[in-house]
Amino acid sequence: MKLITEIMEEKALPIVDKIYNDGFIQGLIRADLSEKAVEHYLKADALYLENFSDIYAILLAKSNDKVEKNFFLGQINFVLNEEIAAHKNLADYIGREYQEIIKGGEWYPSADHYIKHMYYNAFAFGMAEALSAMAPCPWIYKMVARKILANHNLAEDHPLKFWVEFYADGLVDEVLTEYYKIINREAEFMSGEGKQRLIKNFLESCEHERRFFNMAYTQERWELEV
Ligand SMILES: Cc1ncc(CO)c(N)n1
Repeated sequence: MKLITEIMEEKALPIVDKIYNDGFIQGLIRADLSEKAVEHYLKADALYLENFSDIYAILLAKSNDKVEKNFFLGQINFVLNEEIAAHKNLADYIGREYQEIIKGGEWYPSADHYIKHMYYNAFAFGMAEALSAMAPCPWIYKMVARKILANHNLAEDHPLKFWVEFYADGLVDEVLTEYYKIINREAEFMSGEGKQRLIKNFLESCEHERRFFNMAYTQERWELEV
């Protein structure tokens, strides 16, 4: 009997290739990604990661297991304080100060939809539903980064090699192992409908990941001003 998380990853595989072949990642590989695309991505992603750490804090409070709480605590630190290294690589690539770039960001439409998808599941359901919506965050970046390294021999001086290697790093496998332990454990007590929701949450977030990259590539914004 396949684990729910194995079904999730199998069904989501086609979108990894689509993201890899879309403009943002191809531009990153060619190192000709525009300054506007990088600026838009960083403005949106700085807010995305801030909210991702807030959702981890919600799950930390929901958990009654100290090992789980410490996992979420470690992830909050990673997202808030360590992932900034990947952002700074992108900031260096466009030759600007990171803190200056991310000023004045907002939840652009596709990022807004993605963030609310995760919050909705954290507030309206439980930990497994929330983690199923959050798992594509590390998983998609791992899969795309490893595909780039498998298909390209990036030169030592490639300006975005650090970004690719950061997300391809083996540490992400340990993070996903923790996610999947919780998701598969909770799924055992769920109805067919409950299990379907977990899979759908994961697949929807994989599509949100694709939309997020395309949002930055096209500098997507809300049409109407406040
Ligand atoms: C939108 C998004 N997804 C995944 C990651 C990887 O952490 C990120 N930084 N941003």
